[in-house]
Amino acid sequence: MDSAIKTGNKTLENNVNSPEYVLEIEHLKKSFDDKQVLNDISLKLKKGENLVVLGKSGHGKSVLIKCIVGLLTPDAGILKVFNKEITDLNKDELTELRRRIGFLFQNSALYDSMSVRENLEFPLQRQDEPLSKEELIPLIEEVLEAVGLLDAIDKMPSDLSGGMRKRIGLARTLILKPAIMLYDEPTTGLDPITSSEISLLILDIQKKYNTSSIIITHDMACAKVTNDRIMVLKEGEFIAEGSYEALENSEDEFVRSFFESTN
Ligand SMILES: Nc1ncnc2c1ncn2[C@@H]1O[C@H](COP(=O)(O)OP(=O)(O)OP(=O)(O)O)[C@@H](O)[C@H]1O
Repeated sequence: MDSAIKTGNKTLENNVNSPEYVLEIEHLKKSFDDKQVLNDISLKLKKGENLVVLGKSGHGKSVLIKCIVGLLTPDAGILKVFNKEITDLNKDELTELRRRIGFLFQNSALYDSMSVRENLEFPLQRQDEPLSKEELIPLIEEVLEAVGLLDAIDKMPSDLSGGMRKRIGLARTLILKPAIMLYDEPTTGLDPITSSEISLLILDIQKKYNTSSIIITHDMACAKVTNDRIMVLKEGEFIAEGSYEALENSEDEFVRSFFESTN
């Protein structure tokens, strides 16, 4: 394990009450039957930070995300979100926590039978106190403007390109004003130009909404644009942490392999 991470854990133990971190994970483990998927995961996400997690297929990225939002229960370790241990939360608290965490999944999964407007109304109407149509309009317009697609408000998802659907998916997540954003391979399946637009949008969102984000990707162009810091996941453990430039020149072959595949 990278020495910077070890130092990080020590700091974490000393600062468990620090509001500086929105997410603190220590020595997290998760296995299925006899297969250990997360072996020893420690990370801290700072308020307002974009943390890129580089990981290859099958190395535990999705399992990590599911643990963070309480969809999977870790076997061991500490997982604190907004300074609360997730395993201590009751059902209502967990629901409230999930409301404050936004996801952008690989497949934006819009409702095809609903217009863009209706897709954006949907998460707000599922809240305890649904808003009136008049209250919904400015919220919908604000997020559509944030993703640069105000014009698409009355379109159907089938009329949109893959990149536009991704933007609407992001708008639908942002409408609940999440404090933490989890981006699961946000550029997968998009052409390079659209990918680059989505990466820039992730940066815009960070600035506009002051979100703290984990961006899971193996798209190095996306990692380069969006990261404040990068961590590299290998077989359920973080094996390196640092800036894009530092990791690009890493002595570790596995770490370098992410960068080499883009050249
Ligand atoms: N519910 C589950 N039951 C059993 N095994 C699981 C379960 N969820 C994940 N796994 C296993 O854990 C390993 C890591 O899965 P995970 O979905 O986290 O991979 P990933 O890094 O997100 O890969 P990909 O990018 O392909 O989705 C895989 O071998 C998978 O088969």
